[in-house]
Amino acid sequence: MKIEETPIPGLLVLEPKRFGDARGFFSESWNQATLEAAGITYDFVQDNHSMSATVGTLRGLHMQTPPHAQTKLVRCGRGRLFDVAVDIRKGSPTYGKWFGVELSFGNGKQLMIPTGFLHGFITREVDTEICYKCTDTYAPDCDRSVRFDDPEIGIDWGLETNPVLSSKDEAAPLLAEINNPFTFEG
Ligand SMILES: Cc1cn([C@H]2C[C@H](O)[C@@H](COP(=O)(O)OP(=O)(O)O[C@H]3O[C@H](C)C(=O)[C@H](O)[C@H]3O)O2)c(=O)[nH]c1=O
Repeated sequence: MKIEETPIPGLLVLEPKRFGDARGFFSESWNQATLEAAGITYDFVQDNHSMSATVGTLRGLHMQTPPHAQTKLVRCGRGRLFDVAVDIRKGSPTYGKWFGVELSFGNGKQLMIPTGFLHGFITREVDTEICYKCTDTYAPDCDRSVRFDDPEIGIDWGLETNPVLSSKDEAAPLLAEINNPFTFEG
């Protein structure tokens, strides 16, 4: 397992080992003991899996508020996507800073996104599938969205055309307009 820091402390890029042979490969996409040995201790309670048929499908920016805030371990099971996390912990030295990484079936990379971050992605191939583990269950009353193109955040999605969005994401507010419950705890 390779573990890479990012410019935002706590946000990590993981790359599990792949054992290749004539059939293809085998990989432990998640092993709690492996992560705990690296000091990464999260208890995941829900696995999510979504498929986006069209290139340029953008899902986000989303998070759940306490008491159901979620840490997410995100990977791409099929295709290719650009995964983005935004630090929205008030008082954080990297508040408002975003980080993106290409996750794909080919590179096997994963993004570990702690609570206090917005999450979103845009697909770069047709029929792209994202699989991610969460440390809390779905809580619609705690589900929040922020506009993907919020100028205060300034994410470069590499857009060549208008993205495919859900009506919820079309109507999402700006970060400054939401009641943000997250504060930086060092
Ligand atoms: C998130 C979620 C959704 N749903 C239901 C609710 C809706 O009827 C349907 C689609 O939900 P939504 O449009 O919110 O799905 P996405 O736009 O992919 O949202 C997700 O995308 C971003 C990138 C995330 O990180 C979040 O996990 C999540 O917000 O699935 C559930 O039943 N359980 C769930 O955990």
